[in-house]
Amino acid sequence: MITSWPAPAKLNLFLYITGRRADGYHNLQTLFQFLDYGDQLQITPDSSGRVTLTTPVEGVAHDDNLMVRAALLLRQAALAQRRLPADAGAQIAIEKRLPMGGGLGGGSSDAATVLVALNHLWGAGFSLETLAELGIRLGADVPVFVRGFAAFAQGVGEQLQPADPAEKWYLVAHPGVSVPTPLVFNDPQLTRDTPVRSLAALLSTPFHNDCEAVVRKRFREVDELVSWLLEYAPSRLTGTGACVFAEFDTESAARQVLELAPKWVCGFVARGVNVSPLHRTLSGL
Ligand SMILES: C[C@](O)(CO)[C@H](O)COP(=O)(O)OP(=O)(O)OC[C@H]1O[C@@H](n2ccc(N)nc2=O)[C@H](O)[C@@H]1O
Ligand SMILES: Nc1ncnc2c1ncn2[C@@H]1O[C@H](COP(=O)(O)OP(=O)(O)OP(=O)(O)O)[C@@H](O)[C@H]1O
Repeated sequence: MITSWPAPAKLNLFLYITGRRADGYHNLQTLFQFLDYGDQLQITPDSSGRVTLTTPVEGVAHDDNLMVRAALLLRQAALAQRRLPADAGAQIAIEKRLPMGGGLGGGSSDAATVLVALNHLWGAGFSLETLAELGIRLGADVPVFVRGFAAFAQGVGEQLQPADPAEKWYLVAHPGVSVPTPLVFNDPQLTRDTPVRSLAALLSTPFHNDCEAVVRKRFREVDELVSWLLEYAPSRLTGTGACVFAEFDTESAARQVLELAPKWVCGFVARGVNVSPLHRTLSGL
């Protein structure tokens, strides 16, 4: 039985904010692609009737952890439909590689991996569509990780349309500061009136992230990192930051620039992939 499951990172190859809803959330048009790099989860089903995270994630209480919340949500939905015995439980351990609050979707990806893996291990039999509907309750980015295909997303990220962007190599760099997502979405200077465009129109326009200007203005470290990377390659913010990515045609070109990175920059090189490593694992079972 496979017990090790990938929870890949995502990049927002472009991100436009097209409006603000009555509930305060923002409507987006964004292009998601996965990276062949991320966290790794060990998931062992058992008959304890409990869900336990055996490797604490620093700064996140056990019961608040999105992995625990995802497992309990799935358990509750499956018990309600008599798809699981009452004593179904699981132990989860994580090897955390993705920086928290980095714009790489780590917490959402961890949650999605728990939903997909436990659905399989428990034999609950929910479709990916149903798991994505459960996942949106945990975070706007969970559905794209559950569905597992690179996607053009609209709404708050839940309306997904498969997409096939070029699978480039990326240098992903963290400037050592964390950028709280609500701070960006509450910034009065945030561009939130970009016109809604078709995917074809967006693909034929240079990619851009509407959050980048306010994040660069508020966080000097992000500003310096983008300026530095732009000397070598097209570079942008992912999500609401703090991570920035630069795109290359080859792995070696990306690695050469990483070697030149200033000491305060933490980075890695990874390939963009249009099928999630999680779903590759699942289809190989
Ligand atoms: C911007 C993206 O990174 C794009 O991938 C994500 O949609 C953000 O997803 P996330 O970090 O999981 O954020 P959430 O935990 O869902 O939301 C955090 C806060 O950001 C704001 N928020 C988030 C998403 C969105 N479409 N509009 C918003 O205004 C809301 O104030 C919300 O309370
Ligand atoms: N398993 C988890 N891993 C990381 N963060 C978690 C987890 N569970 C809960 N969280 C909480 O979620 C917050 C956001 O973490 P995450 O790494 O998903 O941010 P992000 O990469 O900025 O996501 P996004 O790109 O969706 O904005 C963390 O600061 C943390 O408090």
